[in-house]
Amino acid sequence: MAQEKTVTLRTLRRMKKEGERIAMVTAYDYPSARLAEEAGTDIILVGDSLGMVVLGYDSTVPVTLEEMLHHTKAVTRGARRPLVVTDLPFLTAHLSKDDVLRAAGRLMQEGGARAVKIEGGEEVLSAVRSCVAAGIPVMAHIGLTPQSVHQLGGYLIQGRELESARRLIHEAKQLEEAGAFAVVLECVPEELAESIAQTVSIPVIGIGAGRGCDGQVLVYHDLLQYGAGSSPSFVKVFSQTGQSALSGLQSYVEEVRSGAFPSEEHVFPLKSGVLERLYGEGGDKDAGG
Ligand SMILES: Nc1nc(=O)c2c([nH]1)NC[C@@H]1CN(c3ccc(C(=O)N[C@@H](CCC(=O)O)C(=O)O)cc3)CN21
Ligand SMILES: CC(C)C(=O)C(=O)O
Ligand SMILES: [Mg+2]
Repeated sequence: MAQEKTVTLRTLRRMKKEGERIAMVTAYDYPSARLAEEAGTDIILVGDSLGMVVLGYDSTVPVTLEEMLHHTKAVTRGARRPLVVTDLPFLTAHLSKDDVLRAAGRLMQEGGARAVKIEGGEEVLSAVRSCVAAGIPVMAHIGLTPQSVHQLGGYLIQGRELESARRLIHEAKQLEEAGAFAVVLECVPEELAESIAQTVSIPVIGIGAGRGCDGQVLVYHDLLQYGAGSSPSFVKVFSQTGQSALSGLQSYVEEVRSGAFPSEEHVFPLKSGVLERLYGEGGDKDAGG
């Protein structure tokens, strides 16, 4: 059910404190944002997964700031209550402070986003601090960071070993200290995610990170099984949207071919008598009027 009040950083802080789980979903356009809002979603992420599920790239690396802006505008026109967060695209958080602020600033001023998400730990702390100091709320993202897929060697579970688990806990704490208002934990073992959620006081939003997180996020096209191809194994499919769209399209094609569509209720009749006068009255069909 949709609630009225706008979701803010304070709302999220209160939800964590009161043990109320946060529901976050990606959206990339106006209709999906409308539906996500109506379903009562707390946070909408304009994720750079856009590149893979909507634009057909084979990773999130090629996604540009202009593309993120274009889709952020569509989403913010469709959603009022949820907090809209947009991913900073590949490389952006590693540019100069000025360039980071310019990019994040455009997503907020032109796009209407109310926060940005930045992938990475230690190496993005200064970008996080710069944004926060400038009044740009930052959601952090650690664990499996898809923009580093070529560095990581695939979309692999992170934090399974002692050393990498320790590093993730440390990074979560550092990001909280740098001022991030929440952190996405992607593809890490459940016990580690739970312990991080208990360690930091900001909300931990999990994706493939188990049941101990303060909230969950999934890609829109994954949870609705809407033409995203094969989805990661942590995805639960909540509706067969692609199947339903396909059978609708098949029926349409069939009815166009058979002539069953359009039928009487889908056509506009001429005013009575006009047809007769068009070609009648002595055959002066070029007379006009
Ligand atoms: N449709 C879609 N859903 C996503 O969640 C998503 C994207 N695209 N694109 C950007 C990133 C890439 N993501 C991915 C992609 C694949 C796996 C995956 O297949 N993981 C394996 C685990 C591999 C291992 O065992 O280490 C899995 O079985 O889920 C995980 C996250 C998450 N993001
Ligand atoms: C999967 C989520 C966390 C994301 O970053 C995206 O959709 O781009
Ligand atoms: Mg992303």
